[in-house]
Amino acid sequence: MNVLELKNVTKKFGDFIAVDQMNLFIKEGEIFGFLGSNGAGKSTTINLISSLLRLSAGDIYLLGKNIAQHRRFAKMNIGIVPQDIAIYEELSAYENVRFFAGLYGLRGTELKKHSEEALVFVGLGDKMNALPKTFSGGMKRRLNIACAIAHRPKLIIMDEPTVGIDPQSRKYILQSVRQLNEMGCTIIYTTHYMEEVEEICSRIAIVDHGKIIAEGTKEQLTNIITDTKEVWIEVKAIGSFDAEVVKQMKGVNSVRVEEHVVQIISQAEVTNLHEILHYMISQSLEIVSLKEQAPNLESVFLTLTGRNLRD
Ligand SMILES: Nc1ncnc2c1ncn2[C@@H]1O[C@H](COP(=O)(O)OP(=O)(O)OP(=O)(O)O)[C@@H](O)[C@H]1O
Repeated sequence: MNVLELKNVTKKFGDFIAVDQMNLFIKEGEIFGFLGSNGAGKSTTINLISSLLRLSAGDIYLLGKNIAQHRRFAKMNIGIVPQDIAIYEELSAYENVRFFAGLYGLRGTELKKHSEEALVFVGLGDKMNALPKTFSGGMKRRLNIACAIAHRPKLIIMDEPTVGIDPQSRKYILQSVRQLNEMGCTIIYTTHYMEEVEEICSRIAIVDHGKIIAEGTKEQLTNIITDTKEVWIEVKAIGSFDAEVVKQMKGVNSVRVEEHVVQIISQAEVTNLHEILHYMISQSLEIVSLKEQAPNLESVFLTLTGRNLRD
């Protein structure tokens, strides 16, 4: 069954088209990755699904029901973890969860019980009465998640929940996503961290300029670029290396430099390594190591859009 379906979803801000006739379906039990660089249209799409923004055109169906006509149903069955932490610093952790769960429609003993359980789930069971202003960034993020899941929604949408937090909290959050999924929740996980998508998502959509430019499992997406090869050359110092020179060489699709590593994606059938190394040596670069890298989602994104995910 499709938990969510987007049909020709479009959002314009004035003349600017932020989401452009997007079609998408998400099946029950999926952890669906929504991958795109800054400004791709991820948050706008989420705000449309959560009815925070009004559609310019198209329809959104949650569990088969059009959300424009079933607002209360949609509210009770979707939990949103927003990109910017939305909690009240002056209310205790428990009061925060209770407040949001109440907005989502929970009442009475269920409200109390589920709010407490959500806090235990995110590892804040011993901080129920503490004020979030005493929390670390990672703890606030976890509280943010508790606020979105206490009403036990069928669909949980997380908008870049790991931005700017410590590695330990990040690990905890990714683990919670998996656990929520095992408990029966369908999850949409938006991020511009390719590693996270590769780690937890069963299916992925790559979004660019408000459109889905590719969609599938990680394997299906990397298969798009079987006609390319990727070489990583580590140098001692990048010195006078000019990526533009290498970009002009035969068969080269893209060149990216990150600290001491030059990453080159080329057409698989073209032999150009000799020419590339010759240029590097002519620039007196000391080559430390060289390896061929299997294509990953980052290379797919780079090949399809001509840009890095985090540019
Ligand atoms: N209220 C608005 N008015 C005008 N333009 C907007 C508005 N909200 C978003 N945009 C524009 O729409 C585009 C998509 O933005 P959106 O926030 O959806 O991107 P995103 O993929 O979530 O990126 P990020 O990772 O930076 O959050 C951007 O160019 C943004 O500037």
